[in-house]
Amino acid sequence: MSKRVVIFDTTLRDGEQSPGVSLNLHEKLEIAQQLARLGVDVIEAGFPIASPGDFEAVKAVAEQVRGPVICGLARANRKDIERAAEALRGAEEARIHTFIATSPIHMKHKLRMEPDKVLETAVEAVKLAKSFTSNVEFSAEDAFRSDVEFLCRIFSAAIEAGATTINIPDTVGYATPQEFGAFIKAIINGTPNMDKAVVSVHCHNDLGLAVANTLAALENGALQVEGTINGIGERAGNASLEEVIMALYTRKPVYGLETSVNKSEIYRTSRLVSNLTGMLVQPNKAVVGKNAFAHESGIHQDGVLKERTTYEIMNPEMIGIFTNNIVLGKHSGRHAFRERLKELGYSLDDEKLTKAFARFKALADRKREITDEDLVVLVEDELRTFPEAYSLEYLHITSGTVLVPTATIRLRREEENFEEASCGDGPVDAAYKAIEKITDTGARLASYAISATTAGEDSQGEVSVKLEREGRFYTGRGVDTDIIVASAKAYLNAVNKIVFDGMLAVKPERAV
Ligand SMILES: CC(=O)SCCNC(=O)CCNC(=O)[C@H](O)C(C)(C)COP(=O)(O)OP(=O)(O)OC[C@H]1O[C@@H](n2cnc3c(N)ncnc32)[C@H](O)[C@@H]1OP(=O)(O)O
Ligand SMILES: CC(C)C(=O)C(=O)O
Ligand SMILES: [Mg+2]
Repeated sequence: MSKRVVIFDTTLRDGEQSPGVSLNLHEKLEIAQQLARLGVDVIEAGFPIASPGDFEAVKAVAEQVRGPVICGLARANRKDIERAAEALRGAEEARIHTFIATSPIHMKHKLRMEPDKVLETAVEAVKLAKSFTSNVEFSAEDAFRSDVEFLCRIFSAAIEAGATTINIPDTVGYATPQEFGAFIKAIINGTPNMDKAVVSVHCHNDLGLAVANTLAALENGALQVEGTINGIGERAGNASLEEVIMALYTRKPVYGLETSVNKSEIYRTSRLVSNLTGMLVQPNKAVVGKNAFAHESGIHQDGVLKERTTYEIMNPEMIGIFTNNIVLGKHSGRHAFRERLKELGYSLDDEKLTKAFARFKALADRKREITDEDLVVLVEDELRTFPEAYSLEYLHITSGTVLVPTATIRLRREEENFEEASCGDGPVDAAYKAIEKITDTGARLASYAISATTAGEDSQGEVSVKLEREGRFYTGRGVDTDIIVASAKAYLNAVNKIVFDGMLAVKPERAV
């Protein structure tokens, strides 16, 4: 019988460490609920000591998400561990993940501790964590650049102290697959009581080898994989979970391992994480990229039309990417709409369906054909229960080669309309300045990215922005066939998050 690999998702912790990403409580909960539907075994929901916001988010995930084990990260010290335990109190099953660095470079320069002190600190931390929950993970940060003999000693002591999972990270993404496989084997063989714990790996992608290293570790005895959706994370990111999961499934005879992930939720999870973090997925990304199942050249198209498996090693439907066999457009009715959504995995109640259908019709008036991707964008927007303080009522732009770009914008908040006009360096800048005049967030536009959700000249533009206000980042996303409108919606989406955070409780004074 195949062994089962534990899937440990750290999108909400290491993934959130991606520069510029900051998820609020509501967004973390939404991702965590989706990860539960995906069927990951463990959700690392955050680092509770890091901030009151992270504490509250871990607490909310622990209290509200059922199915996976909920985990919180803690340095090897009393304060971190107690804070993690407090945040995790409401979980069905809680895991405390405590860590300390073990490489000479980290121990000497960062921790300024002798190895024996590091070992003693690790043991104390595991014991303390164990007093709160039976499920304790210990990680040796920068393990790959650590001495194997020292690692075996510290792991053995951590297991003795109660650790049930031993995590071996390649924190800086330095390993190569062959080396990493041999390294894992050496540690397992050199730690006498390792059979009492699950061996886990946590690989970073600095050399683009995180998934390859993870798979090499699994071939050598590891049985827990840590990674993130879309591979987001610190620097170049973490091992991409969807790639590991699909590699194990597609090449099962090679690995002989199973996961209990519900693969049909992979694509939806990827979209949600991309939308909420504002980190776009590169088109050629394996498994979930826009081009992962697209065929451009004639010989390939011919082959796929005759037999899909000539050029596809995975079935896109299995991971929730559906090919479009019913063409939806402005003449389609509710039945076809509902049916298509069902095929895409969405079942909306009547009220949400009515709203989504109205938006679909409005879009169909502007766009000849509505693709599955358009529908996913539309429905995800509808399912999101994020309260909208401001909504866009009206946008008028004048722009051109000889005109100063000018925007007039009208926003609605609590039954009142607010209108302003502004000039700018371009139409988007003008629109943003007009929105700022009304909302007065004082935020800085930290990043702006635009992409087309689908191919074709009537494709929808998808805009992601990041606003920075008092050191916090707020992501926003907007989709529309008009890219200036999409840009305004994205900006407003981020503004609404600032309002949701309680940062802008006061309404503007001058209504029209
Ligand atoms: C590999 C990883 O991904 S590890 C996780 C990284 N994630 C993060 O750091 C995000 C959240 N971090 C934070 O919010 C902050 O860094 C905090 C709240 C954790 C700590 O903030 P501060 O107390 O201001 O400390 P700061 O971050 O500047 O320095 C880290 C301190 O922790 C110590 N430390 C680092 N790792 C550990 C550890 N595993 N166990 C014990 N102490 C540690 C450092 O030596 C340093 O101690 P010093 O102040 O005595 O020199
Ligand atoms: C906290 C640990 C597991 C980590 O993220 C790393 O070493 O990369
Ligand atoms: Mg990491």
